[in-house]
Amino acid sequence: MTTGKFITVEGPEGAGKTTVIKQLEKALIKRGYDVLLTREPGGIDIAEKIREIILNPEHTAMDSRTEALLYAAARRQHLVEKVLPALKQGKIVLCDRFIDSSLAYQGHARGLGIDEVWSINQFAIDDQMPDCTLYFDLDPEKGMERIMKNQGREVNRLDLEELSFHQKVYEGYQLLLERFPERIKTVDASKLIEKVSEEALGMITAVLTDE
Ligand SMILES: Nc1ncnc2c1ncn2[C@@H]1O[C@H](COP(=O)(O)OP(=O)(O)OP(=O)(O)O)[C@@H](O)[C@H]1O
Ligand SMILES: Cc1cn([C@H]2C[C@H](O)[C@@H](COP(=O)(O)O)O2)c(=O)[nH]c1=O
Repeated sequence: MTTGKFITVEGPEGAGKTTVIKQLEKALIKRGYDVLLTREPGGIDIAEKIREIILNPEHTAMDSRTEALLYAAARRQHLVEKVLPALKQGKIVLCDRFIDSSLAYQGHARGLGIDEVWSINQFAIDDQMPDCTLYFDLDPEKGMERIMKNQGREVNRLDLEELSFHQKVYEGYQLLLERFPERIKTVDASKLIEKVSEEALGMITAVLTDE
């Protein structure tokens, strides 16, 4: 039985998820909410180790199914060790990426199939879907430009994929918007950071006050 709220943030590379989610955390804490900010893959020791394996640019031999299974394994451990306990304590869990990333990246862009990747992830998440997902919508080319300008950011194995891969990821998210219209809300991520933050906060507030 979970009592908190599970909110995930999704979107292509460079859409501003990590920047904005930190601002959302601050704004919600200021309003008196108990918030846990975390990310996938990672968030806890075991999952951060899996992250290093998946995203290491030298691991070019990684098979797509192996990749999908590793994301699912990291997800399972993060969920049971960090997310579920926080939800039980009534916290708002803000998670930078979750199952929709697997569906868009591995399911659609890698071509494994959204239904197939959904099914391996059911074993990992056991029906624990987010209460709400904010999808940061941005042209993948613009997202990649933002990333390239950010000199301090580590470049991971997936960043190094061709633009066509990132376009497929974008296409995958559009399919998810059609599949989960109730859960996934679109945020226009092309606006100024402050505006994106404001729009996202408004959407979360609506979820938190709609009991
Ligand atoms: N709305 C915005 N307008 C312009 N630049 C932005 C905006 N949002 C974020 N950025 C910049 O774009 C870069 C990528 O942002 P960020 O790391 O938050 O994206 P992300 O969606 O988390 O990316 P990834 O999924 O690849 O980690 C950063 O340099 C950030 O400052
Ligand atoms: C959870 C998840 C992530 N990915 C990809 C998306 C990004 O390329 C990286 C994570 O890096 P970020 O800087 O933390 O966004 O992993 C994926 O392909 N599948 C997933 O399930």
